[in-house]
Amino acid sequence: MASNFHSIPVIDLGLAKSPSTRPELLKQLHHAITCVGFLYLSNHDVSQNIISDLRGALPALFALDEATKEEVALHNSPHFLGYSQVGSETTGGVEDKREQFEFATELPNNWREGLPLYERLNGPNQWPANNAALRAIVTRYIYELTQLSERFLMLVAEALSLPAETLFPFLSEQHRLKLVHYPASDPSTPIDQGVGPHKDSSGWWTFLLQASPPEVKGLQALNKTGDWIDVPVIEDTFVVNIGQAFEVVTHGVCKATTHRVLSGPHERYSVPFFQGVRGSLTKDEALDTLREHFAATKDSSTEAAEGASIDSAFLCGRYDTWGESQLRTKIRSHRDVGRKFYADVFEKYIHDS
Ligand SMILES: O=C(O)CCC(=O)C(=O)O
Ligand SMILES: [Fe+2]
Repeated sequence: MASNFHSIPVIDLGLAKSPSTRPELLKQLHHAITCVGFLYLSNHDVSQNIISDLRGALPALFALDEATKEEVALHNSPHFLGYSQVGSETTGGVEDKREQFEFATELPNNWREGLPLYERLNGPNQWPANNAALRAIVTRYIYELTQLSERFLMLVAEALSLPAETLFPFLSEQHRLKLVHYPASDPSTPIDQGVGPHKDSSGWWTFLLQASPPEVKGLQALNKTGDWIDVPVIEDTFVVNIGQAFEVVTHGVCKATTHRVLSGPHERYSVPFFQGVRGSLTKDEALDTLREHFAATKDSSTEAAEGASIDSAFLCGRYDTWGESQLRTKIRSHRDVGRKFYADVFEKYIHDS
């Protein structure tokens, strides 16, 4: 049975390099992914230059005037890529107090009538005009994080006593990246919902850069007894956590831990990278592929009630494919885009819970 947690472990990727330290790394990683579902990655080898370029670009990007942001608005994009303003997204039915630019691995829009609707999530980015530097930084960052996430996945497989490549066939070619700004909360409502309690539904694993100084708090993870555990900034690390599809494939041995962001007196920047899951993955395939491997270790522990009530369509098996579950989540979070581009399924996805 998985034990509880009261802090988030730090995993030093540098330990992977030597045969004498690798077993210790795998032991720590096993604990982190089976008992916590959240970890920090240090010594990750992503270049400091690209990280500081990205951090440096955020304040000016979010300071652009509303008209310029509107030119790349997410509501123009059937792929849910672009800018969304504070209040346009809801989690658990409550407005999130954050604005964000969403990007992804650059792909053409190949969707046409007859193909599964979720294929339409793939498509080109909307890049702010006259900002070639941002495009270069984001493109390079997505590339570097794709590499890191694949390297990490091999270690996860090893920690779970699986062949190194086992977890790759579940990946999609599209990974998503959000640049997020949480404005400082209003003194009259000192603590706001930055983003409400959720389990990540955009990817296989999430790699988060907390891009504000350490005194800026906000991110919290829910432990098994229902306490919110702070996930403070640790410089030069990424916060890594498990997505819903990974929980299904591991039969709950690795859980998608519920988390949230509280807005406080300081503005906050963060950059989550969501390693993409193949849209055609069905719940049956997800469960069958590693069923025997995980049968022996299957976890029967219960999570805190607040986490168990989180909406998670793929976990519940409400829709057959990962792609459809993801499209449903996107439409529910960004209803303006749903109404505009997915009118035929809009009502079904909004009212199915
Ligand atoms: O901003 C953060 O620290 C976390 C954001 C998050 O959990 C998400 O966008 O899924
Ligand atoms: Fe999240």
